[in-house]
Amino acid sequence: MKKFVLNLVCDDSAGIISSVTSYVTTSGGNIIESGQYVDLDDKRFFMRLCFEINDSVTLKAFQKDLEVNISYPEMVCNVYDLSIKPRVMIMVSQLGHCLNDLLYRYSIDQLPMELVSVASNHERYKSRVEHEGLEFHYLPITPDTKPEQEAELLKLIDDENIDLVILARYMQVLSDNLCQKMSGKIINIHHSFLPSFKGGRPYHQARDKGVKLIGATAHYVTADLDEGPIIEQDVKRIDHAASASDMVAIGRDTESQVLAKAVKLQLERRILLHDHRTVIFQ
Ligand SMILES: Nc1nc2c(c(=O)[nH]1)N[C@@H](CN(C=O)c1ccc(C(=O)N[C@@H](CCC(=O)O)C(=O)O)cc1)CN2
Repeated sequence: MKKFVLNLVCDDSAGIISSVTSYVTTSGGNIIESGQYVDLDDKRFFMRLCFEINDSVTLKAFQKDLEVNISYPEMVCNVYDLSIKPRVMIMVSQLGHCLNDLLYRYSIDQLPMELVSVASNHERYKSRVEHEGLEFHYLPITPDTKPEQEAELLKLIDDENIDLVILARYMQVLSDNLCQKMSGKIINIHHSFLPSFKGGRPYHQARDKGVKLIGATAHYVTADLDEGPIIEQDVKRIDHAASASDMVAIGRDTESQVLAKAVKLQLERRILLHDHRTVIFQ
């Protein structure tokens, strides 16, 4: 047996849950987890079903049959085979705590993904990454070479058939072109409790404002810096004595944990998009 996940979004109406679950059951599926939500403001319906199904059923065949049998107004429906692990590229700049955390979680099979490579605009983590038996791509960048660097990055993403890019403190703003090409496929960790303190040096901004809570936010990357749909957040309490450097130290674990949680939710197909927001079935 293998596990499929069906994610469905459509205009709400009565009977969707019973007809979709009946369809899955009559197709040989055994539903092992289900989540539903209706947004009462815009009457949009959200559903995630995880079900076991016989190995003989191919994802392609199931999707094809579903398209014929399940149709609702303004419907977006995706089915995933959880035995097919998404191919992942991690990107990093100078700070390696999130990269290190992801490499460890991957090494103990906590993240159901195929980690293909790590790319960076610095060589600092080359030996660390290659020691893990992974490809390391050094992609130096300056304001003048950004288009060429991004073209090389996109070629790597295509050549390696990357399904998900994780920005694990990669400190370069990605172009609109790259963000559009990889829409919904790039997750970033921002070292603040968004929407506060967007952009560079958020801990210095927090220090200047004298806030008592600092945090981290994992979000999908869009062309608008630090504006993408939020996936996961967490905060830590600080006091007047905390310097920006203290906050950097306090924030490391929060950033790593928030990013790992967001990546796991993505890999388990627990995130559905609702315009610029997310619906998450945990
Ligand atoms: N299109 C997007 N690209 C990136 C996003 C995003 O939300 N949309 N998030 C960033 C990460 N990030 C904050 O989380 C961030 C990264 C970089 C900067 C920045 O101002 N970078 C400067 C260069 C800095 C340097 O060279 O050290 C720049 O790119 O000009 C702000 C926020 C990742 N990319």
